[in-house]
Amino acid sequence: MAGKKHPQDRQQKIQKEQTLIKIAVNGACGRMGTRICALILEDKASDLTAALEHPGHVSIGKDIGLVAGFGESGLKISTAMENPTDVLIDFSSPESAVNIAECCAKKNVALVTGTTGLTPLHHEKLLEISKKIPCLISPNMSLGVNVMFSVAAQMAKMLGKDFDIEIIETHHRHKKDSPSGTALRLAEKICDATGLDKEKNIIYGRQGIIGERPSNQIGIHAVRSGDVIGDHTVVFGGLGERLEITHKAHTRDTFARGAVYTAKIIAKKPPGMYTMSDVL
Ligand SMILES: NC(=O)c1ccc[n+]([C@@H]2O[C@H](COP(=O)([O-])OP(=O)(O)OC[C@H]3O[C@@H](n4cnc5c(N)ncnc54)[C@H](O)[C@@H]3O)[C@@H](O)[C@H]2O)c1
Ligand SMILES: O=C(O)C1=N[C@H](C(=O)O)CCC1
Repeated sequence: MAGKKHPQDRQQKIQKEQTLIKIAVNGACGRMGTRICALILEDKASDLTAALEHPGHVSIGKDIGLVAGFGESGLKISTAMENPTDVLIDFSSPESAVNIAECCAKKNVALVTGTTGLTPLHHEKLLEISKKIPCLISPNMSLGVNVMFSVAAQMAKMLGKDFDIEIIETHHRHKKDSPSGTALRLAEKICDATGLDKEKNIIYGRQGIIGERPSNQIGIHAVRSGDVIGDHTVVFGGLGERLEITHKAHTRDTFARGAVYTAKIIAKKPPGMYTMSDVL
């Protein structure tokens, strides 16, 4: 009986391993990275193949499951992708995002990056890399914000020139880039919908005797405060009325779940540049 059972078990194991999506994480010990690693370790449909950090990180060599609060996982935090991998999720820094993308292209691993603060040059490099592997870049992996991108653009178009558009974002004190990638994307979406110029019509804060507000302007304002996970408001100010649309993230797991969901889809796509609207 045992002899008969074992090959069947092995077969089931092989089948399971073949269907599991193999996911690596770059920036594994960060606020986002730890939650993404924990979600993958909990997930029966995916396998965590690498937990990557920069060479100087204090946790190199430690068990990622223990660092991420999941419990022992048997996978050590490292600096290089060594196990076979289908897709890598990156939440690190702009320079690291481009470096790991180059590494993904060499190893034919799909890429999902949520890293913000990317410059036009970083975007150019990632676009070039997307000719070799599927790449998804998104400043916000939550469903709510991705709906907000479309709704805010539609509102701007419908309300027209008589409404002043201001974007206010609030994030935790540790955030390094400003304004948030999401606020920038909201402004870009509104520009695309209204014909405003992304270079000329977006301003960042105000100070001094700057004169009256012109109508063809989008103001972006960054607030840094305590442990706020991520709030975005677009204010449409008219005469005698004001319309506001707000998104508030209650937990980083919203972004982490979005990233894992997205990775599973992107892993199976042909090379190219993708956005959240391609997968939601
Ligand atoms: N797209 C989204 O939904 C979303 C959500 C939250 C945060 N973010 C963005 O994700 C990024 C990370 O945010 P966070 O709050 O987790 O930051 P964090 O500082 O807590 O984590 C970043 C991690 O990346 C690691 N890192 C830095 N350089 C590295 C390298 N060369 N190789 C490997 N790892 C490296 C750091 O050691 C750190 O552990 C930021 O750009 C942030 O704006 C995006
Ligand atoms: O915590 C952060 O950093 C976040 N950054 C994203 C951005 O820059 O848009 C949004 C989610 C939280």
